[in-house]
Amino acid sequence: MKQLETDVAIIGAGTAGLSAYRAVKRAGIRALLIEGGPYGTTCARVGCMPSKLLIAAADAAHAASQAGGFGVHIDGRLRVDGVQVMARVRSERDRFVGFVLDSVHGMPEDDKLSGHACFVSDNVLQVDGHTEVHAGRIVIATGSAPNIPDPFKGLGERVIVNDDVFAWTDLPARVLVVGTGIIGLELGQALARLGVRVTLLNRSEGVGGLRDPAVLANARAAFAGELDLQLGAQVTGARLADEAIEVQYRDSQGEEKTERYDYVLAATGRRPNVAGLGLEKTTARLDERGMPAYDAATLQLCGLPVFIAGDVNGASPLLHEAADDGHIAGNNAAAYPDIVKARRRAPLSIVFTDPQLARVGKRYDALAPQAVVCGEVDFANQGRARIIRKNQGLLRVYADRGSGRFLGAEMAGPAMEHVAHLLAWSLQQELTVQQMLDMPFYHPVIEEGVRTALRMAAKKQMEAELDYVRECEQAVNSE
Ligand SMILES: Cc1cc2nc3c(=O)[nH]c(=O)nc-3n(C[C@H](O)[C@H](O)[C@H](O)COP(=O)(O)OP(=O)(O)OC[C@H]3O[C@@H](n4cnc5c(N)ncnc54)[C@H](O)[C@@H]3O)c2cc1C
Ligand SMILES: NC(=O)c1ccc[n+]([C@@H]2O[C@H](COP(=O)([O-])OP(=O)(O)OC[C@H]3O[C@@H](n4cnc5c(N)ncnc54)[C@H](O)[C@@H]3O)[C@@H](O)[C@H]2O)c1
Repeated sequence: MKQLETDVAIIGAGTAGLSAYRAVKRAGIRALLIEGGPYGTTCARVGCMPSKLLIAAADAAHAASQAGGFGVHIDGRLRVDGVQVMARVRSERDRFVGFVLDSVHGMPEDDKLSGHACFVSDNVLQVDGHTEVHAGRIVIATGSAPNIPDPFKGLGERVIVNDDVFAWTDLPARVLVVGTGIIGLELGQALARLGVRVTLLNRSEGVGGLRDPAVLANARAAFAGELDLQLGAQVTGARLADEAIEVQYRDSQGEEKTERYDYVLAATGRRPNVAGLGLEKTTARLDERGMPAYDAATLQLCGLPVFIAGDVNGASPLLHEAADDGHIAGNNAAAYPDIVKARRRAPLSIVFTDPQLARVGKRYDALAPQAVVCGEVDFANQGRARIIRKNQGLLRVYADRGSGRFLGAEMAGPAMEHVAHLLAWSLQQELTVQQMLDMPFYHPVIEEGVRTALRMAAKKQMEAELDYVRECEQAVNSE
């Protein structure tokens, strides 16, 4: 077996792995990047980019179908050409992948190794049975993989995941999307708007990862008004039947249904890629799912010269977090044992549906209700939202009852990708709602809705402060 030696070995050439590689190289030491699959990253090949390309096509179809509401009529039939839609998705996607491939091709050949890596010990990896790598430090950046729910296992090509959608050369007629989390909702709505008959099924009442019950109810109503949304439903059986897949499920009313689809798209969450990594051969502490214990601030596996970055650590499976993780893990691996705790950015996540969904800061269910004041705006009557006929959604902001400091927000509505950024930047700057209100607001814009919500939170915070002063006065007077 071939023997190689390096300062830092990185397993996985996705966003986190590439970012770790660059950090190690900047430190001026040897790095070896090991990739078991195709280069190009999940984000560019089968994730963020192709999904947003499909959604962009769906947005165009939807805008055209809704133009009548402005008195603008498209005479004749609106036609979606599935072959052209998928051709653009794939060719633009390939362009994005091309940029990643260019950067990988630009790396010295000795820095790259193809094959599946697995641990032999804390410092030794075996790659596909052909090479043994001895590394001073190791960064695990192996990403995540989709779950396939039990009833659909072993049913072959009719059960697909996100990767398969972006390989299509045409749009199918009927698709069951299982899971109304982020992937299911984004892809399911896009396919439906492109003319595919889509059923979206979820075992719980959740949509898009929302946690605030008011925002969730609002978003649920918006999606239920447009899509065949089966929430609280249970798949009871599935079988292949003449070029189709037949699925039985029980809906939320207890009614048994049997439907045929061309494909079932499994969008029921993703699991960190730790299985098959041989972590049990290291001294890492593993939980019952095989996940190693690690320090979230340094990304170091407890006590080992091993770091874990990106989707595989299961903390926040988003692109910008994977890139930051790679940077932190790469720097710490290079500097080991002089590692540092990293400062993280304000939490931010966005779902590219219509209405768009977003979350900023701590999750709603992680806030202490008695320590928080909320403000909100309903976009049904918000000026700019009505002008553009996107007047659907609810934004809720949270602030600390004592100090008025902005804590976060959850939202469904138009242009939330931009609003969420403004709010995340405010959170990271540690602004109070009053300081946020002191910023300029143009007219007429969606941000005026944000101001409405902030004003409500500021008013409630002021009232809470007055209540507190009154209580103090009463306490002093009664002494
Ligand atoms: C459909 C979809 C849409 C998404 N949209 C967005 C979005 O809009 N915005 C956003 O922020 N995030 C989005 N994400 C999430 C984002 O794509 C991920 O968070 C990010 O790509 C994770 O990067 P990573 O480096 O951790 O993993 P990856 O890019 O998956 O890299 C892991 C690499 O490790 C390799 N590997 C695995 N095991 C081994 C091994 N044993 N040996 C060698 N190599 C190995 C794999 O082949 C892979 O190349 C989306 C994800 C999906 C699936
Ligand atoms: N816009 C973005 O940033 C973006 C886009 C896509 C994906 N992502 C990332 O990818 C991750 C994975 O997305 P996802 O949508 O697969 O997972 P998810 O965790 O967001 O949603 C999974 C959904 O499937 C449901 N579910 C689970 N098992 C089920 C079963 N057996 N039957 C029916 N329903 C079931 C869950 O209740 C949940 O609603 C996200 O957490 C996110 O980090 C991000």
